[in-house]
Amino acid sequence: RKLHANAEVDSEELVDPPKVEDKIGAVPHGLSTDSDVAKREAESISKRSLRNNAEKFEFQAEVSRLMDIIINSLYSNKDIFLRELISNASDALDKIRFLALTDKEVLGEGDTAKLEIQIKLDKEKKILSIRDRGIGMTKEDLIKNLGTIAKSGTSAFVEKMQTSGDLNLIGQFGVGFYSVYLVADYVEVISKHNDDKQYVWESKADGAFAISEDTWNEPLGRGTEIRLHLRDEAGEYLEEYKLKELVKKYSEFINFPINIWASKEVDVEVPADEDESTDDETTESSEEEKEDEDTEKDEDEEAEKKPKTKKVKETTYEWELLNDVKAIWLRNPKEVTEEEYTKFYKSLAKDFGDEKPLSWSHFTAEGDVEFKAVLFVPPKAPHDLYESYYNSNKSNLKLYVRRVFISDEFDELLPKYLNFLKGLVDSDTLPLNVSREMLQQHSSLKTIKKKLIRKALDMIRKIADEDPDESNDKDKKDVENSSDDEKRGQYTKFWNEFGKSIKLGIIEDATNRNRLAKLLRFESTKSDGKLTSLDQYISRMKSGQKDIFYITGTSKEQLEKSPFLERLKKKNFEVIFFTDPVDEYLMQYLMDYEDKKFQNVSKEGLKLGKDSKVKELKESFKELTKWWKGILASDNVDDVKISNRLDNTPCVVVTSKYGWSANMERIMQSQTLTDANKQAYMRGKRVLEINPRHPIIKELQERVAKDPEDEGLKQTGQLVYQTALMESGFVLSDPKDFASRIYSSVKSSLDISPDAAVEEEVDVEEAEAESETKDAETTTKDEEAEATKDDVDTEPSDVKDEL
Ligand SMILES: Nc1ncnc2c1ncn2[C@@H]1O[C@H](COP(=O)(O)OP(=O)(O)OP(=O)(O)O)[C@@H](O)[C@H]1O
Repeated sequence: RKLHANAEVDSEELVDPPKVEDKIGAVPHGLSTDSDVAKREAESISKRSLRNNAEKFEFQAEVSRLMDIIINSLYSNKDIFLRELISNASDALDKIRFLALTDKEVLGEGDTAKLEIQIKLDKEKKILSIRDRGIGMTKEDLIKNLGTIAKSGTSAFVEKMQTSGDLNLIGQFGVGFYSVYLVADYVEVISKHNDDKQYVWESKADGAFAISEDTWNEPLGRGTEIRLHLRDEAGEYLEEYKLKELVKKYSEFINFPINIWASKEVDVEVPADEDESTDDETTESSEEEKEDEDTEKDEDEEAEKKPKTKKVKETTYEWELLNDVKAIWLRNPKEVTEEEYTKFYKSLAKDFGDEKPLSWSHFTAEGDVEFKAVLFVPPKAPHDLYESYYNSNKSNLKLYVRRVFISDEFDELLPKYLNFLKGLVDSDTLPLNVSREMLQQHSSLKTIKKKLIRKALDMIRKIADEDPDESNDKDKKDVENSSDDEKRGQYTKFWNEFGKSIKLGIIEDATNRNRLAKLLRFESTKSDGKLTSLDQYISRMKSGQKDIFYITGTSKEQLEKSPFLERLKKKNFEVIFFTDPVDEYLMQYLMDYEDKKFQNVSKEGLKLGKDSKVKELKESFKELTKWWKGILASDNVDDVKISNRLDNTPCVVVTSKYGWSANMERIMQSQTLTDANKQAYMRGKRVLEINPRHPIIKELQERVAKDPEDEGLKQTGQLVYQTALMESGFVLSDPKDFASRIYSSVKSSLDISPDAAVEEEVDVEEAEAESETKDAETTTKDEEAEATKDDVDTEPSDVKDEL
């Protein structure tokens, strides 16, 4: 037999000597019995012949890169692989339990029906195995899931690794399985799905994997066993205590029993040899006997009758349960500690960063529809939160019905804008034995959704309420007493991560618009670089101020200099800065708040209290405004009016109330798919507003009175308008025209004649070419050259072109 085995090793090595053979081929230390040797050889023989027949596949390129990164990683926290495997096992168990709701048969019988996870160690072979009785994988699943189809998260994760390198995030990118290569250099995945035979997937992370039908391992019944052939330096994962510690740390909230094949030292009585009758153990027991004098005699008599025994320590193995499977959401919230919620969040969200969730809400809904739920606000937004926001159905809530996991793809549970929340819902009202599709239509889902939204918004508001930085001056005292520094700045953090979601909520959810508006934060002319809220804005409003003022643009720095703010600032009105493109859409939906209307200060309709002189001014500038409107008729300017918003600037261009603002026009122009017709239609009407106190305007007024037909004056009128357009945030449709006007104006200020022409350029290359041609011609055809000398200036280039 040995010879046979060796022959196999040799022939195999010629073809492709994978590392696994080295491992199996190496003479194991401590082999003791013949049967062990036989077993080992049989194993290696069958593996060898099988591997020869195995189908080989290449990993998809991105997956291969990912594996390279992992296998070469210096990342110190290698522990993470275990929680990823347990989490996959738990998902697989959830899947089979769900199928069993409608078809009990799928569970099988006996041990196969036990929904559990088992961990086993083989110190000698350095193998750590994690087995589940979950749904298992068919051959096709193995090929697709473990190597050939890259998930969207793969490249995102590879990219992230190249910059930040935190492997801890792997589970969030949906590529957790590959973390096995942090500790193993060879991995086998043995899997049995109800619809297929048992297969083995194996890979050394060297760009390829192999799949073979499994004819030599113990049949799994159903499920998956992952065998990690550990690297030498990963020996600690062969220690029971280490694995127990890790399961406690990372997998406490897995809803299936996790058992470890644990060793136990037990005392067993074995027949004692006669000559050993005075060893330590018998001495010990005789000492005990002395304690009870009354029974001493009887015991002596009995001992004489019994054969002599001794106690020895023996190692036995048995399954030891490592987790408490009572679901946290079924417990009374008062009895769950903050630490437990944090740990639960981490395992639920696969977010094993250092940060705690920003907030959570654990509640029971009663009435027509009963359910329990735990919701979390994560500390950070996931990398792809707003990518394909409108196209993906990704929800982060897990739905359970009577403790049975149903799905985490139920987008009926929460509206899209709350997709950043993590959590779960467990309902007793929903039916268990119907398909997901039927469940999706169930009327109770609407009620659940409604309640979840309310609770979610309350939970978010709580972050603000508890944040000392958020309070108005008037209630600062109370908060300071609470001295809760941990909560300080939490709402700003929330806002920076998820503010866009709240804005999308205002746009999409009319029912909760006001609640969401309360959560809105922004900077303003009076917020001192911090975030402020609408309530705080209202508390600072001037007496008699009716509207909430805001302005939109690309950055706060740019907006702060805007001419639209001149008089508002001077008169001490607060103006909100909206600088996110989504704000333009937001303000189309948010019309008012607490009976106050919103007013874009770059649009028509701005009222800053009564201005008694308006009528007079209108009258005295009538001639100028009429003249200007006339010369701008071809520029789509609807009117020229006296402005109430300017101080230092001669004029600005404002848009009509319901048309696009200049900022919106810019946003729409930058969108490739915007329809040009719609652009023209939605473009706000433009009104040139003039500052009657500005010297330029006053001068124009005088000159127009003298000679309204003066061409130079008309040019100046155009130029001032175009400058105002630009300063008001519009993109000039004809920058060339604007530039020409500026240069004419520069000419006149430099006293250059408007007709002064640009000097003709003599092209250097042409000049050289000319002289070369001249030389050639002079040397070859002297007389001709002489005759055509005058034409040389123009001809050579023509000649060249023809050639
Ligand atoms: N124990 C298992 N039983 C059945 N299928 C599994 C098992 N482990 C992995 N798989 C399959 O392989 C796929 C890839 O696993 P991987 O861990 O890389 O990603 P994931 O489970 O989708 O995401 P995550 O990393 O967040 O757990 C899984 O989606 C699943 O289909």
